Amino acid sequence: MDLLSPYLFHFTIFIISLSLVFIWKIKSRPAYNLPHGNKSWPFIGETLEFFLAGKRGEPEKFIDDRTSKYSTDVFRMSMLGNDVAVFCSEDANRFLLSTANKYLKVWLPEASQKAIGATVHDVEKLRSVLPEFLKTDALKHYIPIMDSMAKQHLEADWLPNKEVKALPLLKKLTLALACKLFLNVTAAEDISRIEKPFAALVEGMLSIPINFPGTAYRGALKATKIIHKNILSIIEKRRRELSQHAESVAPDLLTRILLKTDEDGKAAFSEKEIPSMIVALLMASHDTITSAIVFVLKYLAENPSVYSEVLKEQMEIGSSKGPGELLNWNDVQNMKYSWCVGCESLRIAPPSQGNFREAIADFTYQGFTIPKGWKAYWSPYSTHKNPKYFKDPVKFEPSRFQRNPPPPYTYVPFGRGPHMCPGKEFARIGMLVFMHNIVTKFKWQTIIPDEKITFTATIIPAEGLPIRLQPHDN
Ligand code: HEM
Repeated sequence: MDLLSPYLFHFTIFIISLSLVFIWKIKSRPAYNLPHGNKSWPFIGETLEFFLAGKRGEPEKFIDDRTSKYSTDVFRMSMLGNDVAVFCSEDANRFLLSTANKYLKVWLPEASQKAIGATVHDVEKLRSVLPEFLKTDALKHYIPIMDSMAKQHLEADWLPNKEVKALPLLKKLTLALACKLFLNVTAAEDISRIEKPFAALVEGMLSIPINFPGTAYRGALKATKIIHKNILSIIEKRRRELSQHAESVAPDLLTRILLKTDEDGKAAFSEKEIPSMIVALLMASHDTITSAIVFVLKYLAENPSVYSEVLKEQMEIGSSKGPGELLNWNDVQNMKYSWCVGCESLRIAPPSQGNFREAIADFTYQGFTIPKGWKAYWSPYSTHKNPKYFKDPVKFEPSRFQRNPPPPYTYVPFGRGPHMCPGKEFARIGMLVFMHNIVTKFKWQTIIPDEKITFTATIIPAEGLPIRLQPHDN
């Protein structure tokens, strides 16, 4: 450590100087006044400031302060030298999300694409195979599997009358589920070979992109290589099984990807593309569901009357089952109040902080011109806690979802329009099946009152939500 200290010191100075130069460069630019737009852009600072506001748990405050200061719902920010137009309102969401194909395409920072080892094209390819895997008939088939895995995990890891940390336990469960349902991988040692590097990837993919020994970004690059290697060995094994006894191989997502052909009958995806598509899928699905469930647990602990309503609904469903009978599609469809709880939790703590687009042509929105090449950013935080759309917005009130649905484009935890999350229904059943199992087995209290909330790739309780579980038969 002593040997490293001078290097760390110089490295820190280097990073601080680099950031100051960026901020100075961007702040000293003149406001844009492009020929076909008639308004100059309010500049609200580095995107980094927005992410830091997220780290402090107040991204919506960052947006609200600027919306009221400038009386506009679109701003200019910069992200390490890229111009970013930030869209913040029902109208702005409608414009950005529904016109995505005409003026905008999905964009991810180059450094994040490198860290994940997957490009936006890999996500497009993934999208082309997902509908088959996520259609209602397929989802019906996943429910009993999710149910039995939730039961096993609760039995093994969620110890009664002890303090447990919900976040890491949920991560373990959702990764095991993803490995089972996407890859048909169930062996604990195979899953653990992905688990550790995957955590390093999530930590490093949104860090300052400096490929230097010891940085989180370097850690992510290394982790991706390890994950790709492990996925390649799973692919090799699957190819062998397909060549020996194709008829008995599970038709999971990986098998479908391997067997998909183009119009000429050739394999649709190359050996290099497939691990990238799988990593993109894990990135899109794993941490988001984990975050969604951990906040449901937090809000149920903090709102005993809501917990009682959920318990009543879930006990009714449970008592209609025979011994050992697993949940099915009808059961999940009957979890109506529980889904209002899920929706309210996704409103207050949406797992995705938003997403980027890139302008593929010049366009004008409310007098502001967004030139080709600029990036655009939308975030659920710009509407989810706005009292204009949600009365008493900080109050956890699931019954608001039993009344009129929120106005379109104000409630967007899964986005909307052509790039809306294709995993929405998968996420819904995953959340409800877990809710059923934990609520019918335990009640619980949070250990840290007002635990700080922070942001990594998703929103999480900073200490991992320690809780104490009490079985109902106590
Ligand atoms: C609670 C869990 C989840 C949340 C909150 C969530 C949220 C989102 C959001 C906000 C987007 C971006 C939409 C946009 O930019 O317009 C997205 C995209 C995506 N999600 Fe999810 N997601 C979840 C779970 C899943 C699951 C389980 C899967 C797969 C099984 C999945 C696969 C994807 C994919 C492939 C995309 C990219 C779509 C595209 O660019 O066309 N997500 N998700």
